[in-house]
Amino acid sequence: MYIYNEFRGCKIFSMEVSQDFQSTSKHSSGLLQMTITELTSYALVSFLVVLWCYFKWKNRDFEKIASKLKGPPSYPIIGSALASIGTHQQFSDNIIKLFNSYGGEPCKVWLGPYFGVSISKPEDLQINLFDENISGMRVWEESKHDGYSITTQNLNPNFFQIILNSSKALDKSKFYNFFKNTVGEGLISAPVHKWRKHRRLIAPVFNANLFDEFFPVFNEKNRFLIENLKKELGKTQPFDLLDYILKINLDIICQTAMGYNLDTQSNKESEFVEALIKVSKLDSLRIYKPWLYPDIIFSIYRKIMGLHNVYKTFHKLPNQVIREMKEIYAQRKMENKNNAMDVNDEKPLKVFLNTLFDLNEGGENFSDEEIRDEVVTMMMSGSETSTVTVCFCLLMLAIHPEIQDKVYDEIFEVFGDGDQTITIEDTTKLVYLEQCIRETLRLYPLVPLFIRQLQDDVKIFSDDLILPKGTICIISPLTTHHIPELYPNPWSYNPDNFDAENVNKRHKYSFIAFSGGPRGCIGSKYAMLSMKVLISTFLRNYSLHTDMKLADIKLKIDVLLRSSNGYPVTIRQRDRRPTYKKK
Ligand code: HEM
Repeated sequence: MYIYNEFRGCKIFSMEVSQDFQSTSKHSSGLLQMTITELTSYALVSFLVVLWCYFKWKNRDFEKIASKLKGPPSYPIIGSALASIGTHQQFSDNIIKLFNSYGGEPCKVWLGPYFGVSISKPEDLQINLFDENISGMRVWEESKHDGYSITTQNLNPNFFQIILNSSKALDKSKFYNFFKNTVGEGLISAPVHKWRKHRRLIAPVFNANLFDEFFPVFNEKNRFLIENLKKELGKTQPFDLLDYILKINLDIICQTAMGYNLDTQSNKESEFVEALIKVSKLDSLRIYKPWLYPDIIFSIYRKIMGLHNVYKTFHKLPNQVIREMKEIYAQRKMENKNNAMDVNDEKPLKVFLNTLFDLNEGGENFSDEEIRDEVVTMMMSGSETSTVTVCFCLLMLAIHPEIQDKVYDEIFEVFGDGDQTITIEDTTKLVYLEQCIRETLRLYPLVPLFIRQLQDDVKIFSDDLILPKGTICIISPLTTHHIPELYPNPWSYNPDNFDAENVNKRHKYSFIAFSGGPRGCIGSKYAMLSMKVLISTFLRNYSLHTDMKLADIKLKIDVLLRSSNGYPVTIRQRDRRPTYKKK
């Protein structure tokens, strides 16, 4: 009877109880207890088995692909999360090792219960035979890098518009919800339907021809920086560049995004800057502490750490500036209507916030919250990114004095020994400096990983794989930029990697520091201009020195890639002679 009823727990239970009641009650209660314990265990095990079967069934398409791919070990529910155990530094080392150990081949990574594939090869990131890159591709093919050439003959162009420029891979995935406390649903984290509308409306603002207007701001803030740096002259003890560069970049982005003079360079205490640094740290912390993923736990953590109101504090200034600027905007509109002929009126700086007001005037319905999200997104995306890139670049020039000399000679060619301010035309002449910035971003891509979730099946070139709808594609510039077939000696600093000849030999998506395709960085041109102004102004005034070697730099990953040991340099007054005149 017991054997027959093996799967009928309830029946067994009643049989046992009735039989044992006829013997001793003590024995019967012991058996009853044991049976309840057993039953609970059976129920639990059955539940887990059902859950496991459901999980396997639901992920059957992913499992099929996973079986064909290499990747780190993974376990039910937690996936490959063991890689994130340890200190922040160990986590960063593991991630860097992980993505570089598969030589750029697609590899599987289970992000908890979610299936992810890392995509690093340029041809998996973008092949579109109909766009302007076809000529670039041919040059690249003809160059036939050893073991790294492809043929176009068997590519179906409709299939292979892949990952970064695929209309089926625009979704940023649930992992970007972590940033919603800070940037809400601004461009960087917006769901696809909202992103499409906002990106179309905002994109024209980032036309490089309009940036001319920002140069007075760039120049004025850089003048402050040069003044502030004077206190480091003559010191033999290195100082960290980060604090100086973060302040100038925050001042520039606040002025050009909101028309607000934050003026942190004058050492003014700012509740907003303090809050910005805290929210940036909090958002980063969440990335490598998986137990903070659930909102409720994150909220409790903030309460315990006394940071419950930090997001509110952070939004206070943008909310207030938006309110004030809205009034000024409306007032100016009224005045312009009344004095349409008054041509002597000083034209206000066309800041990003005013452009959003203009769009609303034209009938677009950005709510106050949406305006705030977009403005804060620009400030967050535009300050730390440029800051850390500039710090890395200046450090590279300090570590490589011969490259610094070459950059300075180019600057001298453009400006001589004068003090004139820099114009947008001048920046186009700083070709070698641009190579140095790009090489810095290649070696240390600021955004080391980003994510796209597939809205449909997408076929990639590698192994002829079809990635199923829902796959989380982890795109890692850190891996792509260190594929030796693309960049020989990938961990050394060589700005010649970005001379015209070498660039033409490579696939366009061999360099993805700014991502690419429709959801690529909207601020890349703005960033390049502001970084060129900052670095050239710095070098016109000071030379950079350090004892640090390239191999000393330890990398740390949170949302961004940083140097764990900072950016320590000393500076000396530049004598404003090109190096060839000194020899
Ligand atoms: C060195 C400087 C910069 C680097 C390396 C950089 C890199 C990137 C990358 C890799 C992405 C894609 C991120 C993802 O898909 O998760 C991105 C997106 C974005 N960046 Fe940048 N960025 C820089 C500067 C800027 C600046 C100065 C601004 C604004 C003024 C800006 C605004 C944005 C925005 C709004 C997005 C989201 C675009 C969208 O989804 O449509 N970035 N950036």
